[in-house]
Amino acid sequence: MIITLTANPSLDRTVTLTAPLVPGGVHRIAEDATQAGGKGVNVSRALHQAGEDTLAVLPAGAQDPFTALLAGADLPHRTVPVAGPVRTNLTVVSPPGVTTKINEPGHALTPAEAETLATALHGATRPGDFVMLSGSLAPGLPADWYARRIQELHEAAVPVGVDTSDAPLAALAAAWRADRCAAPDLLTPNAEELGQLTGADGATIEAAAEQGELAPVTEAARALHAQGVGAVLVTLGAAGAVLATAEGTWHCAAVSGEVLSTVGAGDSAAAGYLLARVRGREEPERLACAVAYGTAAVALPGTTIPRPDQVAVREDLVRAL
Ligand SMILES: O=P(O)(O)OC[C@@]1(O)O[C@H](CO)[C@@H](O)[C@@H]1O
Repeated sequence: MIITLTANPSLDRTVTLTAPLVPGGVHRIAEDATQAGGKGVNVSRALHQAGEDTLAVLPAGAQDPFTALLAGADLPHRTVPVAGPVRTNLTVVSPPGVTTKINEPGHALTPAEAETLATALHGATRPGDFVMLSGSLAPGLPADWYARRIQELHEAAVPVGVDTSDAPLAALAAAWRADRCAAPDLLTPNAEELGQLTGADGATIEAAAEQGELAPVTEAARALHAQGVGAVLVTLGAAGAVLATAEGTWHCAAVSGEVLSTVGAGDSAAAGYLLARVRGREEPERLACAVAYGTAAVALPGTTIPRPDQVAVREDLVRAL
């Protein structure tokens, strides 16, 4: 089973404006939708929709509107009761389809709530499971909270993937480089996060990849793999993704199409990778499945996560680097 941990879940509210967004202007809303989100929730949703065993673990109060929304979403989950409300993250869709994302920091967890969350995660995990730690950390959790989870989960022989950014990502890298935890078995950075991890300039890496110049991203991904990260899946938006593992390094191009919302595309790509992994597929197929899920996600509105029938896996677009 794949267990996801969303340390800082969110009500994802998507508002579509009647006219383009202008800073300082007054805007009218044409459409308004709210989904239960957060990166781990999104990953679990994709896996569950594909018929795989998954459990989303997250902090949320029993009376929280988030919990009611999640309960109606047909997604196996375990909530750890917390006193504070789940945050609301806003996506503003401005004609002709430009999305602006505004994320709240989230409500702080108390030390006791943080402890209960960690215990719930470990209690839900069995040998043979894979744990995906996804998204930002709620305030109150120390920046090295993910590093501590990896350490404990590895002691229980459970492999761990991580998708995060900024301070928790930096703290994780500092911890594995100082041998305070093992490196994760899977990392799924975008170009900016790859830059945060390697000291390279993420914008330069992304711009080069868009021009078909993959050497900078390949070099950075291989450097992380050389530091012990089992698989490094770098998502590059329209330029597809690069995967570096012990078996080799590959690029998979993305089929271009209509972009409705990029929200959840990275989570869908991570889910695509995990889906192919749990089904025993080889690394190049996992990469193709990741890109296919990411591509399908951007064609869907808001935080909508693709169903398998909306995903077209193109192994012919994978090439070894
Ligand atoms: O603030 P974080 O935890 O980094 O990201 C949260 C978030 O932007 O990630 C998902 C999309 O990837 C959304 O469901 C959610 O709003």
